[in-house]
Order: sequence, then structure tokens, then C-alpha cells
Amino acid sequence: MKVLVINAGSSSLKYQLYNMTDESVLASGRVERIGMDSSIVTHEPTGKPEVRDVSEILDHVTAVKRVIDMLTHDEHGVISSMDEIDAVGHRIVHGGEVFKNSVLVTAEVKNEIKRLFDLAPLHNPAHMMGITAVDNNLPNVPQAVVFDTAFHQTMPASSYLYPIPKVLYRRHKIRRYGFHGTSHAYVSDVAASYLKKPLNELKMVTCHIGNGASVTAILDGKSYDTSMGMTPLEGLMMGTRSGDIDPAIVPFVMGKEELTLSEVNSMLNKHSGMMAISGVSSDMREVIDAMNEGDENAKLAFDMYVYRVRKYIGAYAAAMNGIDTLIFTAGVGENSSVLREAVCKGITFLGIELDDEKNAIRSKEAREISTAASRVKVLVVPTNEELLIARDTFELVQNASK
Ligand SMILES: Nc1ncnc2c1ncn2[C@@H]1O[C@H](COP(=O)(O)OP(=O)(O)O)[C@@H](O)[C@H]1O
Ligand SMILES: CC(=O)OP(=O)(O)O
Ligand SMILES: [Mg+2]
Repeated sequence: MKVLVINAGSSSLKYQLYNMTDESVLASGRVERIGMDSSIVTHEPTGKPEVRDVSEILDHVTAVKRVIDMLTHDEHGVISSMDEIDAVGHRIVHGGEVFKNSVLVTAEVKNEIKRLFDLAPLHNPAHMMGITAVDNNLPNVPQAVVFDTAFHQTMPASSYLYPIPKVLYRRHKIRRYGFHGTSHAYVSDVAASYLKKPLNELKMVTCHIGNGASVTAILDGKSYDTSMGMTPLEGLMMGTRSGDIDPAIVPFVMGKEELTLSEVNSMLNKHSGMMAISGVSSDMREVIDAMNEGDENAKLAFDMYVYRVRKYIGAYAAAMNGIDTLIFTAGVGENSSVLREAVCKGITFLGIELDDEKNAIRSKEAREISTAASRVKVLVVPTNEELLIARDTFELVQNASK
């Protein structure tokens, strides 16, 4: 069975085609700048050269059509016709309280995802466009949806409720949901296999540090608490997102600077974080480069970023009354030995001892970077949200056909 995995954003659409017989990736790629005058399609067929193309792609339906054209292309294609695509799996950021597991797409599921637009206005409408685009281009192919929030549905009320009037939870479902769940679940599972220990016997803290960043406490193999909240804004300092701030700042700034709701939202989501403090970039590589060249604002941004990761690790070690495994994943967590060192060197009291040589090794494999004597095992585990989405989709479609 061949499964196409789609991660649709507001102006982009990433894809991977899997052969589920051996879970190999046949092709991957992305369509960027959808709706703008020059969209960029990057297609990477396994074993063949990468193809890049600039054209006008005004909507997601056309984007999916282009993806199918690339996958079935005479020269750059990896399948002979679109009939070879047996199922499509989508990443959906917000599943609210309704979706605790991945499901096949039905009319009712689509309605629920639409009802959640309010809680994830930046993400869910884009995902819905992805689903509609597949409906239009591959009308007979089953689709599944895999939610970033699902893994965190196990959190106890003491973790997910905010100390605000309870009526707001009842009326509007205001609570912590948490995100990147597919990634936290995947890396915790890989780490347990790597350590040859049952997942439910470990006290883990997983740090998904990419463009968006979140930390999760995993107890008994389940999400116990996580740093992102009702939306992906809470928690760590990120590329352009503020993370935790005093909520009183919002009405205060709105009054003083005469900002509207949408302006203050944009300030916190798009013009804060590392970008705002460094004045250099939201990209960790550029911030580290500037810091190494002596830029003091870049150093302050890096120090603040690291400090906040450390505080969450400490908080979650306390929340679980211990920690035995610390995991780094996603763009920054997997690639930046500098960040991992800065985080770990400040929390040695927890029993974390980094092996500098192992930390410096670059690899695509899961690996341990702590010393043999370190009480806490520190691992780097490359995440693979797409593979988990493909697996869930495959399983749902197979079960449905039994
Ligand atoms: N070698 C590196 N050192 C530091 N940061 C890196 C490195 N490689 C990638 N990154 C960072 O990873 C981030 C992107 O992470 P990623 O998980 O791909 O994000 P997303 O999936 O949210 O787009 C960027 O900020 C980028 O700077
Ligand atoms: C939920 C979220 O923040 O996703 P991303 O890291 O892809 O922005
Ligand atoms: Mg990501």
C-alpha cells in the first residue's frame, strides 16, 4: 500500500509518499508561496535528482494537482499513475477535546475540524484546504487525519486547566491542549527502544525545538504536561513567538500602543521571540553565527532561549518527581550541539552529564550524548512525524477494509 502524507500550511504544502511494505520514502517535497505570484515546487524523488520549479499556484487544489503531476511524471515520477496512491494522511494541528486518536475523514470529521477553526485560526483552515484539495483530485481515495493534540489528551486536569473562571472552559473549551504530540510520541517510543526499557517505566522530558518549540513531561508513557497551551504560543521562547509572558502585558500594551486584537496577536506570534530580542533573525543558525561574531543582542537572545528550556526541564523533573531520560529533537534540537550543551551544562544537579565528544557527532540516527556515569540518559532522536502519520493512516485504512 502507498500512503501520501500531507502537511498543509496556509501558504505551503509539504508531502511524502511512503511505500508501507517497507516504510520506505518514494518521494518527498513541498509547494511554497501558494497564492502568491511565484510559487516554488521542490520535488525530491528518492534516488533521482531534485527538481525545482517556479510557477503560479493560486490555491491548495492546484498545489495537490501539481504534487500528483510530479509523482506520476515521466522523468521525475515514482509511480505510474495516481491510482497507485491508496490513502492520504494529513497532519492536523488542533483536534480539540474531540479527537483523542487519529481517524478516517468523514463528513462529520470535517465538520468537527471546521468547528475548531476558532482555536487554531492559523493552522486548521489550511489543513481543511488540504483535505478538500485531495477530495477534488483523488475523490475515491480514503483520507485519515492525525492530530498534534491527540497525544496530550492524557494530561490530568491539574495540568490542562487554567486557573481562570471555570465557565470559560465549559463555554469555550479554554484549556491547555499542547502540540507537536506526534513528534513527542514518536521520539519517546524510539528512545525507549534505544534504551531497551519499557516506555511506561521511564520519566522522560522531550524537547521538540524547531521553528515552533515545546517541552513535554512523559510519565508512564503518556503525556503528563506540556509547555504549549490552548494555542501554540505558550511555553518556550521561539523563533518569532514570545512563549510565556505575564498576561497583563496584553491589555496594557493594547492600551498604551493603541493596538487591535489582531495586531497584538500578530506581535506575539510573528514579531517576538528570538527575532525580537536578537534583531538578527528567527533562525537559530543565524543567531548563533551573530553571537559568535560578538553581537550582544544575539547572545542575549540565545541565553534567554536556553534559560527558558532549562526552566521547563527543571519544572517537569519536579512535576514527575524525577527524570531519567532527556530527549532533544526537531531542527534545533537535532542539529545544534551548541544549544544542547548550553542547556545541559546548567542543570548538572539533576544528574545530567553531557559527553562533549558524543554531543559533537552529527548523525541522522538516534544516539546517546551523555557520559556513562550520567544518571539521566540524554538522547538526540531525529523526529519523524510523517512516518507516524503514514503508519496511523495505513492502519486505519486496513482495519476499515477488514
Ligand atoms: N545546525 C543547526 N544549528 C542550529 N539550528 C538549526 C540547525 N539546523 C536547523 N536549525 C534550525 O531548526 C529550525 C527549524 O526547525 P524545524 O523542526 O525544521 O521547524 P518546522 O518544522 O517548525 O519548520 C530553524 O530555526 C533552523 O535554524
Ligand atoms: C504547532 C506548531 O507550533 O507547529 P510548528 O512547529 O510546525 O509551527
Ligand atoms: Mg515541525
